[in-house]
Amino acid sequence: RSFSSEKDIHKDYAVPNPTWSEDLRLLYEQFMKKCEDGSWERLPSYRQHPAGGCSDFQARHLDPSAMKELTSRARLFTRSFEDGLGFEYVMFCNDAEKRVVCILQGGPHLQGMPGLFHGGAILTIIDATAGMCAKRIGKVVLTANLNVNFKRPIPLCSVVVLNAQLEKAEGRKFFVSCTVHSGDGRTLHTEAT
Ligand SMILES: CCCCCCCCCCCCCCCCCC(=O)SCCNC(=O)CCNC(=O)[C@H](O)C(C)(C)COP(=O)(O)OP(=O)(O)OC[C@H]1O[C@@H](n2cnc3c(N)ncnc32)[C@H](O)[C@@H]1OP(=O)(O)O
Repeated sequence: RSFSSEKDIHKDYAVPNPTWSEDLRLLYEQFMKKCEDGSWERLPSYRQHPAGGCSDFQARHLDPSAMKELTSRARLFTRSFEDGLGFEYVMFCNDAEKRVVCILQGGPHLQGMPGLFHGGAILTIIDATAGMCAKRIGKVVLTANLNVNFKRPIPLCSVVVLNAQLEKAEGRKFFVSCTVHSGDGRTLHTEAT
């Protein structure tokens, strides 16, 4: 299968696929129910996001001649794995509460210590979720600072729930907290700001 076909680029990946576990499906259905009254919204997710909305930003930071070539080959890091091997996730936002929730199943190619989720992979999905929470308000956002406490290891291929909450906005700075709990909510694995 061609990994970078046109079809893949325009496909919304934030929907169930056959690699999803029962636990991830159940959480997905729970959040889709919450979307029915409009308080929550499922956020679609693509391998290649359109540059629109951040072209000024790109022009300031990137060499224009390199940009065109790069843009066609670029993939969103969290969507650059084959189905089931990397990050299987969906984000939901509640703009009134300034929250973003991410339900995630971390695949076997995210291993760090044997049988466990890689710390850098955990940070990646925290950054993406907290970043999305800020982006709901700030449009173009960059992470300036990321603090993390790894409290309990995350078993590889298990399902976790990330909760990002905007704590305060100060001018152009956004302060976001983020927790990672096990799918059943019993274990706090990671907390970050
Ligand atoms: C995106 C557009 C939409 C298009 C669609 C795309 C869709 C994409 C898919 C969804 C993605 C979702 C989001 C992903 C999020 C990932 C974000 C990253 O990893 S990004 C990759 C990783 N990140 C990067 O590569 C970012 C690299 N860093 C930078 O570019 C710059 O350092 C900066 C922009 C962060 C700040 O620069 P500058 O504006 O010149 O800063 P100043 O000196 O003027 O200070 C301003 C204020 O900030 C304070 N402050 C500053 N630093 C820190 C700090 N570390 N700690 C604490 N505070 C800090 C400072 O004290 C001051 O406060 P005050 O006095 O006003 O109170």
